[in-house]
Amino acid sequence: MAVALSSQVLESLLTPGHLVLLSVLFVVFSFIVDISRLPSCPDSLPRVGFGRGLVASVKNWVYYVSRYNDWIADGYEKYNKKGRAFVAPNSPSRPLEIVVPKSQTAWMLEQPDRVLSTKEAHRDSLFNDYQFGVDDQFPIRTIHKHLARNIVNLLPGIQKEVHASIDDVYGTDTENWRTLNIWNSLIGIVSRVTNRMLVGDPLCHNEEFLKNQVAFADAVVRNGLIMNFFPKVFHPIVGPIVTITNRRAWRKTYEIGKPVIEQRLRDMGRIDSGADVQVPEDMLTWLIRQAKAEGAAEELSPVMLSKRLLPVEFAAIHTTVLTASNVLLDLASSDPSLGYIDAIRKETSQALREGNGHWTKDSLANLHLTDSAIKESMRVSYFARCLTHRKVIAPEGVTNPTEGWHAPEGSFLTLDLAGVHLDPEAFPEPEKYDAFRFVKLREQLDPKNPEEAMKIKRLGMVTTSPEHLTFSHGRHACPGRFFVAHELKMILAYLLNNYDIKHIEKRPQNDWVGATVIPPMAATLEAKRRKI
Ligand code: HEM
Repeated sequence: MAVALSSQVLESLLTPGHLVLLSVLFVVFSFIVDISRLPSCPDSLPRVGFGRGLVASVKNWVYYVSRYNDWIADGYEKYNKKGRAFVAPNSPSRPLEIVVPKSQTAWMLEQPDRVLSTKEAHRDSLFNDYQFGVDDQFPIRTIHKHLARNIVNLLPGIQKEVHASIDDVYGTDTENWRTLNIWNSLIGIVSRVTNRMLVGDPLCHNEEFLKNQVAFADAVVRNGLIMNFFPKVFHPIVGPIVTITNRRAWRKTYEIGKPVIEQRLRDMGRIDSGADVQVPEDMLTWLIRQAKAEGAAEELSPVMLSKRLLPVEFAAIHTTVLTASNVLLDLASSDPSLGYIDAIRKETSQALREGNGHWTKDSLANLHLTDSAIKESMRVSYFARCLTHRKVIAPEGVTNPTEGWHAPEGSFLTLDLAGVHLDPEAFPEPEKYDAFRFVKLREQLDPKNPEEAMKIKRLGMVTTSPEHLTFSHGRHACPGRFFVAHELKMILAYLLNNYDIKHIEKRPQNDWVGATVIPPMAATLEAKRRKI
């Protein structure tokens, strides 16, 4: 009787309506638990968005998706410009962020890693543990140590890959205009050129390998966004499910790359035994070399080596494609009478002629107009409002000496890149794409004066500063930026010298979901091979 009664009660409770209500309550409860565990932000700091309190917080979460960019711009004007930090809203399970003003950039970036951590900031925001399946510090160390010093060796291979991939993607028809999707065409070029540096020839020509490396990077962006909207208690369930796509893409790259990795391990083993064997200078070789130097035997399996490539594929491909597509859109939509494209053509073709068709480190470094056109695009067509994030990991937190505020363990600090880049006090007419802005500044300085010579150096696209933050700044600034500068200049040189590009009347704009950019993926370009 009692059993029958309780099953009746249970049946009346477990209606679909009740189940939905219970699920909603559980999600709300999980968010409340997350929020109660988040570090508190200093009360002395002003806030943007709807402010403090429960109602304001709920409104902040609701409007975070559409208003984040405006809130940060507002905070920059009201507080950062006066040397004050402010607190910015975030999605519900993520800590609020303290946006540090430009005047305190050096203080923030000079904090030791045991106080403000880059690694933990990336790990939290990208959900590394689910997405990559391995710690990203070993390959990051490899890039820091080997990439810049090997750039000269890499140049001929990169040049070859840039030319061949553009020929393949843009075609060689000199009679007809061709409409190209900018995003897809650049994915084809950049993934191939980047993988020349990462795994060399022939893997960088394997379309299936490249397709899956790109699919992996796509999955990291997409799944990072999805996981942001789930309370932490769901992560151990949602994480492994959504990242099935990451593992599927990695497995395919592994199956294709395995014979090449095994051969490289054998070749480098023979070199250790004194044999005269040549191996290419690429990331795969550097990873093996570093593992041997550190006595890290666990790093030397084909599985581990192929996984170690993933964080770098992710760091390199989309960032470069976003930057290159912005440069092309900015140039193609600029008033043709300004002559930007012709000036870049002239500068690059002359440099190539002088180098008998080959790029060198010096000839690329001397492309001031091209450098300025790329840097100006990075300034004005930013693809993330904030790119430098640090997590407080010191148990005692960190205290800002200028303003006196204290950020407890677990807090996040960031810099408003777009605020600084679009500040009219630093850049007159800041919203305007003035391709040769940095060349004009260069011309006002005297290279023989040591102080002005330093200022000239700071005008280059790879020299980071509190005013040029697209590669971040300080000791964790992007170690791939020297490679990118060479790659982008070669792409621009080859593209503009070999193709006519039709003027774009109205530049398509980026959209935003919270702090994440949604680039104009459908934007197209009309190009035709020039008769030379
Ligand atoms: C235009 C293209 C690129 C942009 C805008 C860019 C930007 C950035 C930014 C903003 C950071 C974060 C630094 C910080 O937290 O302070 C970063 C880190 C990093 N980037 Fe890039 N990146 C680009 C291309 C590349 C390429 C091609 C590679 C590899 C060859 C690369 C490798 C890395 C690595 C390994 C890190 C981690 C550095 C560390 O934690 O110490 N990036 N990048």
